[in-house]
Amino acid sequence: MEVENEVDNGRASSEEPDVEEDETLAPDGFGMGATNTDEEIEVAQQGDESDPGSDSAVSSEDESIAAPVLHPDDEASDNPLVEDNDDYEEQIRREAFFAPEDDTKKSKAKQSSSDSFQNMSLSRPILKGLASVGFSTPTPIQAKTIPMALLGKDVVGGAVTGSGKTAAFIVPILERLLYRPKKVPTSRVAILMPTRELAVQCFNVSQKLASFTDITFALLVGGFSLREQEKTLRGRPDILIATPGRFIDHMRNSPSFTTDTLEILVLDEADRMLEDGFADELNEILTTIPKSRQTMLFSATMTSRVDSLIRLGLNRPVRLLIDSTNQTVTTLTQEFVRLRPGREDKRLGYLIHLCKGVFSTRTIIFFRQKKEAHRVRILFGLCGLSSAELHGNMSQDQRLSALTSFRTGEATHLLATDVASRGLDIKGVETVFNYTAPQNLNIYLHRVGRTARAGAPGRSCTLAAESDRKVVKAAVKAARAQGAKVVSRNIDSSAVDQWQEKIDGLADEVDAILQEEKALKQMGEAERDVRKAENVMEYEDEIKTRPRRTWFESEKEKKEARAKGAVELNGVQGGKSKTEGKGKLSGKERKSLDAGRERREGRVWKKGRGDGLVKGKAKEKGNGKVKAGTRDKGARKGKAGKVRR
Ligand SMILES: Nc1ncnc2c1ncn2[C@@H]1O[C@H](COP(=O)(O)OP(=O)(O)OP(=O)(O)O)[C@@H](O)[C@H]1O
Repeated sequence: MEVENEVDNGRASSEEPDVEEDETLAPDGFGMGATNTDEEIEVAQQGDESDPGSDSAVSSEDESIAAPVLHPDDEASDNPLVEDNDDYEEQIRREAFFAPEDDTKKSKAKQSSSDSFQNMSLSRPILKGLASVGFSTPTPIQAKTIPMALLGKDVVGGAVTGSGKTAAFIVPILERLLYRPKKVPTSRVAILMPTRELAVQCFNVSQKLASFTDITFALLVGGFSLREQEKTLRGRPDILIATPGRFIDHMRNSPSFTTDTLEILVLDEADRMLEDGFADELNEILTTIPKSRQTMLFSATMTSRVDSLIRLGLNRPVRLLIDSTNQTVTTLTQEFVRLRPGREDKRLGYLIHLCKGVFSTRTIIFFRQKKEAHRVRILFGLCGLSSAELHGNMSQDQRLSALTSFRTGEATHLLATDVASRGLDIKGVETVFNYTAPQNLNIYLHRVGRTARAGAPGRSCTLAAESDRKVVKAAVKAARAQGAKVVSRNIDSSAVDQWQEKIDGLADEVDAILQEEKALKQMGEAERDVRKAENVMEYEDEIKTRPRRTWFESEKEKKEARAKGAVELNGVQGGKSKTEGKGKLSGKERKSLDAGRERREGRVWKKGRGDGLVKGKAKEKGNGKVKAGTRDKGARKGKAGKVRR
């Protein structure tokens, strides 16, 4: 039987709940504002029981989703006022770790004049670059960050999705590079991003902003030719924009690449980069980049938990947080569709019904599993919807062409996993649809942040069944706390049932297509193997003489590293803390990290902090002074490394 607010007069409609409807919305929002606490407790218990199973199934399927263990920030993020509730000890540590607020306020004069780019002491080529991309006024995070970054300070920056964080770090970098010593080409800046698409996007934006300068770039990401990138690196480009894996590959295997000269390190989507999956990569990179660097971290869900940041070797960073945590932009309308028990297996019916009738254009749909996204793509095709898919099972070419077809409107729907949840900036996305809720509030905020960017309106719609309860509850709570627009969508359940029937009828056809694809893939792989064997036979001698390429980690090592990283970063294993549940690095771990870093720096880098890029004061000193033979590739982690020829 359908409940009242799931039925309307045969059409889907969206409405802002008034006070009375709020009561109706409350249970749909999983107890948000509901007065019947008994019922809520019962629901909570049921949800908790069912969660772990579904989580583990998901995590084994899709590498791109977050680990099933809770991140301390997520635990905290259930409470939108988390910052206020931090324990006293953490506050003390934070005060010691970050530059005092007063220091930041001292630059008030500077900041009050930073309401325009012209007043920020930026050079003409940079102002021209900004004008050419249509940026006339700095966004709040840009107004705060640019003056601080120009002073060479370490920065921990947080502002809602789509608020212009990319330019906030690119602009001051470009400005400072204008005054670099130019006699010896030197790579001075590394910007690390968690996904290839983001790196490509950042590369494009940076190039546009730098189009009136002579600053050079390299894009170092997987899926593109290693040799081409090696060739580019030989020219020592000023700025390297990279994903961590490929960055390390070059560190180890590209003879012309040195990290010793890097003076600025940026981690975009920094909280993601601090997660377990990147722990070892980050450690390897951090131990090779000079400690005297300027480090800048950005994310819409930026953590300011000292334990997470300590490993990065920040030097009294300035904390620039524009909005309180867990906020969405004010131009976003968040809809939730409750799937009541018994209707949960009709998700596809809801999805197709809504995509056919309501969200028919420029919609990103998020799935937890790659194979789910792919299956729905086939289904969409059979139902007459043009879609593209984006997930980690695709080649880089396929991923980029999927994005292009969605950007151009050729595909009306982008079916994605969380590989697309962060940072992607696609103009005019009207709707973000959560086919299933993500694993935690942070990912939810990033997902819905793909719409309503840079002041534009947008909406999100989340199908919310019992298994989605926890995140939906946190999202609604956070939305309410900031006074965001939350809407209950009424759905014509008979139309959903009709679609579901049709979809069930298409199951065999979908399976047949999947089988066909599988057979084609196997044929392709067999052909490739034959070609490879022929090549090996033909060029055996030459291949043997090639230098041995070392891998950072094997798949097994990577898995182990993830588990280790979870403990190291989150202090959580299977939901339990290692160190008093606080996620702290032990003194021993911290010491060994520092010792490793210092050992390496002592060997390759002698410059003091003040010797970096200084605006208007070009310094040749220190450039090209790295002694030959000081690089110790492959042996850095004491790992044998996998060898590829
Ligand atoms: N000063 C500005 N004036 C006008 N538009 C801007 C300005 N700065 C950035 N934008 C635009 O805002 C959009 C969002 O910028 P950006 O991708 O840097 O956001 P973000 O804060 O990094 O988002 P996310 O957290 O999702 O990564 C982009 O389309 C960009 O072109």
